Amino acid sequence: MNIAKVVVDVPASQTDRVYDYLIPAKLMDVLQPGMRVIVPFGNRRIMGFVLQISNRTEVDKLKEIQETMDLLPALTPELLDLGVWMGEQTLSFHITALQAMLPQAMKATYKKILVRTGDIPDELQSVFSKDNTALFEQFEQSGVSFAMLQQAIKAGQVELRYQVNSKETKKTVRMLDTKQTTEELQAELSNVNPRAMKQRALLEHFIEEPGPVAQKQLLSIYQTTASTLKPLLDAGILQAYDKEIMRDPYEDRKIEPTKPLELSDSQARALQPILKSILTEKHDVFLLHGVTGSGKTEVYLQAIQQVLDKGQEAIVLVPEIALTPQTVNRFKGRFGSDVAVLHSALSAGEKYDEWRKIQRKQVKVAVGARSAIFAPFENLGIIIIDEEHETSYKQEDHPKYHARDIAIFRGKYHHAPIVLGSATPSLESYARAEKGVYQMLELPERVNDASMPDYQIIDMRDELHAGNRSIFSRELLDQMKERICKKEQTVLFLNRRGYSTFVMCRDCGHTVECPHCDITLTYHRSSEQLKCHYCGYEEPVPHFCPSCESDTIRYFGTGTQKVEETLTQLLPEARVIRMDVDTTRRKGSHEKLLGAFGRGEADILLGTQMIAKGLDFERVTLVGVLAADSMLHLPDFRAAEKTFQLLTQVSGRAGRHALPGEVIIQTYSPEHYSVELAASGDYRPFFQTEMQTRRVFQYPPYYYLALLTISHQNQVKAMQTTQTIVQLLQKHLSDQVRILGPTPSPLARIKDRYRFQCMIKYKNEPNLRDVIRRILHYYEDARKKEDLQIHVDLQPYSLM
Ligand SMILES: Nc1ncnc2c1ncn2[C@@H]1O[C@H](COP(=O)(O)OP(=O)(O)OP(=O)(O)O)[C@@H](O)[C@H]1O
Ligand SMILES: [Zn+2]
Ligand SMILES: [Zn+2]
Repeated sequence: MNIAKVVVDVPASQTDRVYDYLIPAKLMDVLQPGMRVIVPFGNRRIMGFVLQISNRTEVDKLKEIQETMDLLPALTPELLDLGVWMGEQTLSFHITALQAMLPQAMKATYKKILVRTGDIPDELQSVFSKDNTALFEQFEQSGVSFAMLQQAIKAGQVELRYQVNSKETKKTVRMLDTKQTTEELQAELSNVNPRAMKQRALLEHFIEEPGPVAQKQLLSIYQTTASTLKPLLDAGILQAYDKEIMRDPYEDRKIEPTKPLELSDSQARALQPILKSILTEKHDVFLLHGVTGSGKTEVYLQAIQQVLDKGQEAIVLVPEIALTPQTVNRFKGRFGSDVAVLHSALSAGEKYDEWRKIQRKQVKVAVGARSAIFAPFENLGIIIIDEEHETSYKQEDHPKYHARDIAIFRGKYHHAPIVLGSATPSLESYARAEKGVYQMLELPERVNDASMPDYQIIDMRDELHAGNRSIFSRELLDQMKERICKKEQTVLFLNRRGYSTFVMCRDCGHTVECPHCDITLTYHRSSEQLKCHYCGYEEPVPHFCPSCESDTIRYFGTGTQKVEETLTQLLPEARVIRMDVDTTRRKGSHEKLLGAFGRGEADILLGTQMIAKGLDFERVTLVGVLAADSMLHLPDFRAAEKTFQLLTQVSGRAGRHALPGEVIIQTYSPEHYSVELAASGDYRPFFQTEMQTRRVFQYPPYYYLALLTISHQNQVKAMQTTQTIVQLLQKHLSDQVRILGPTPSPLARIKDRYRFQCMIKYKNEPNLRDVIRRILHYYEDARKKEDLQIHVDLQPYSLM
């Protein structure tokens, strides 16, 4: 068994295959599938993943693996299988799929460092310096065998760390220990001056309680300072060293432990079938459809408890913006230090630490955003996807996977159930549940008899006719005033997706566009600049219209800053907390703002998408939605679905506890069914209406979509290539398929590249991936030499 099958880190179609390498003697019996190695490739050294160890090869002269990057597999056998499947499903290179499963810190350039964490065999001692660390090169030069090091790593005596850069320095604590026996220490004690009480106390500590102790802790127990220690260290009786500790970003926070709540009848009914699948190890997919505030989280928690009791592990996915401290605390409160949290706000080093806790089986539950679906557990008992309708579960870069599909792959592998939870399921999932592909579980009412909030739709055109030009309707303003009097709270939601502040000339209607992209520039008040959100171009705000030279150039649209200003003019007594990208940029600020709101330090929480989810505050009795319809006009067949979901989710923040809630929706399209039906709070009528539209226009879930986007600096070239691709598709796909295009993309130019697209609608087309793969292959040269770009998205969520 001296041949390794390796996937190399050269993402290109010619190299998208497995290469054979010879395993050198030093790595024999050390290398395992899932480890990363450095191999010679052409005249370079590159990284690769070992897929398999074998004794067979078809190649005569093999090159040797040069080094190993891991001593424990970075990917489990399951994840290696998943890599193959994901590469095929998403049409991405095998190497890209494998890389996607690892934390960022393992992909970056790094230094490999060994850290001593326990007693190690004598042969290894020489490798480490006094501070218990060693560069990996030091080990390689020492002549000690890899097998011995691997043993020590497996036994937890040594850790292999990747030091990303100087900013990611390890966190250490100073430890004290002694090499002397109790008897020897007793002898030393008799030598110490009887009046040096504190010194004696420290020595006595090591006599009574042998073993290492943190210096800080020891000094505080005996109420003394480092100067007392110094003579003991100088005399070599005690030794000090730095021990690396895992960074736990949540460690400073006090989290109240919670106990399982007594379930309501419907919660108990929903939990039952999940528990059954866990016990019988059956891969079922459940759709938990529960209205906002119906207690879905408690159902998750109790299902996870069962999984842990069985000695298994759990993954919980939560959309990035809902991964608030409140959410995390609910899991940490129940399962304490068994929980790892994978959050994009963590530094690369912190994320890597959390990942390693999973790899080493120090935790049993992983809570995180999309990529947490790759948590390297080996005994999964359940996967939960909360807010399953969220489009952020689809990755927009390669590999363009959907976390739901990955969950189902892993659930099958582990014979574990999947729970998809939402108050507003995606049409796809709800349709599958109706057909019985998924099992439907329903929580139709809120817990504790709390009622759903009352809704009012305000037609903003009426306000305009009545002479109110403000962003606030009279009703909303009155209601906010009332809340301030009653010491209750308001959440104000500004829907900004597809709605931005731009500059327009009142005389001629001219808007300022990006010179490189076909999109209007966005006005940034803080810097008085106009910026392009696609390419980063910026320019100062003009004082005169570039087209007609009039000075009536004004900015339009409504940003949170503008709303806040208006609010302080109209309601000077209101204390407002604004949450948007600007006020939450600093680490921890998100948490601070929400904390302040929770403590009642403000009357109004004003924010964008980031306040739509996961908030559960007792005194919030009013939710106001500004610009409810701003997404409806986007060129996206999911616009109505997204509007309905967002309105329902935001509204769900009101009246979740004893106090009844009220929701005011301001809109220019009060008659649109997504607005009307969100106000009725009923999912089913919306589902039925929307399904009809999807059937008529042949969209998911009736049809699958594939979107090809072709771009080039030359408009004609981009158009002609798309035309040729459409012809190739027509020729090679069955006549069941509908091919639309070529058409210019809704965003017809980005960064000076012209963009065309073609859309494929199909029901069952087994050949599709193969045909597209061949087309990509055909254009490989042009893509490299002529800078042609072809993007394929087999389950598009963004059609721009
Ligand atoms: N069985 C129960 N008994 C008492 N309180 C409960 C019970 N189940 C849940 N709760 C409480 O009800 C509130 C709402 O529950 P939760 O946040 O889980 O709802 P949800 O369904 O996730 O809502 P959303 O979709 O809006 O996030 C929480 O404060 C929770 O602690
Ligand atoms: Zn631009
Ligand atoms: Zn003008």
